[in-house]
Amino acid sequence: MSPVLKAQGLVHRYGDFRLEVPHLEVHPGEILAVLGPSGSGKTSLLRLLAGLLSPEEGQVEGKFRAYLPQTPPLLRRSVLENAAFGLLLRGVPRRQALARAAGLLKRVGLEGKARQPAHLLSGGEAVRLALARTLLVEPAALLLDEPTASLDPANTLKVEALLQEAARGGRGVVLATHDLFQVRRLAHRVVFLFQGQVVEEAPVDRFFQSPKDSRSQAFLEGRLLP
Ligand SMILES: Nc1ncnc2c1ncn2[C@@H]1O[C@H](COP(=O)(O)OP(=O)(O)OP(=O)(O)O)[C@@H](O)[C@H]1O
Repeated sequence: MSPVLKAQGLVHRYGDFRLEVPHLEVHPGEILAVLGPSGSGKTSLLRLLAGLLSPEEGQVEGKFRAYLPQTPPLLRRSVLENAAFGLLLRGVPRRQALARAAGLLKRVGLEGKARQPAHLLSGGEAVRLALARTLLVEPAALLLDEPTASLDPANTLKVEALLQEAARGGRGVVLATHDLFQVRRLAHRVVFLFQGQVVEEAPVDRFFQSPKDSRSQAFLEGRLLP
């Protein structure tokens, strides 16, 4: 099956910081976790993969990609209007867009809040809304930056279930996270970054059971400093 996302020879610099990703592919149905200490380049990589940041070298090829920042921006409109926003932007007739958005709000457990202003949502609800809005436009690849960083365990599990469902539906999911338990629960494969370099890329079980690089091992044991 052809990848939903393919990056080759990526180089991006911020002053002294250099991010280098020689090769990366994400396949339909796959959840790829991007791990690394703070400042290792996870957000920058996601933004490059999403096409929001232009690499100095290399290229990213991919089908329709959607990026979800850690704190997704919401419009000062109702929850339902926010959910429907992507569809309305794409010219879907209003009535149809709102009906589809209402259906997805139900799936993310927000149907009771549809008429409420979105800015009144809790952090967990806001992430679920942003995810609903993104899923509605049916991206081939979802790029998520620490989507559950500020969520309680119940909301975390809800978001994880949505991501698994998205992957089962054939999307490729790239997830930057500091939550190693989450990686074990969700990911099929891991890319481990350190100081902008891909130190290790491995199937999730292999990465946790026998990391090949001493820096991966130190990271998993909480001994690696940025
Ligand atoms: N717009 C920017 N301008 C200058 N430097 C930047 C910019 N964005 C990121 N950086 C630097 O690039 C490096 C990687 O940052 P990035 O946010 O990608 O790391 P990260 O792994 O996502 O970190 P964290 O886990 O803390 O979110 C850091 O040294 C950061 O200071």
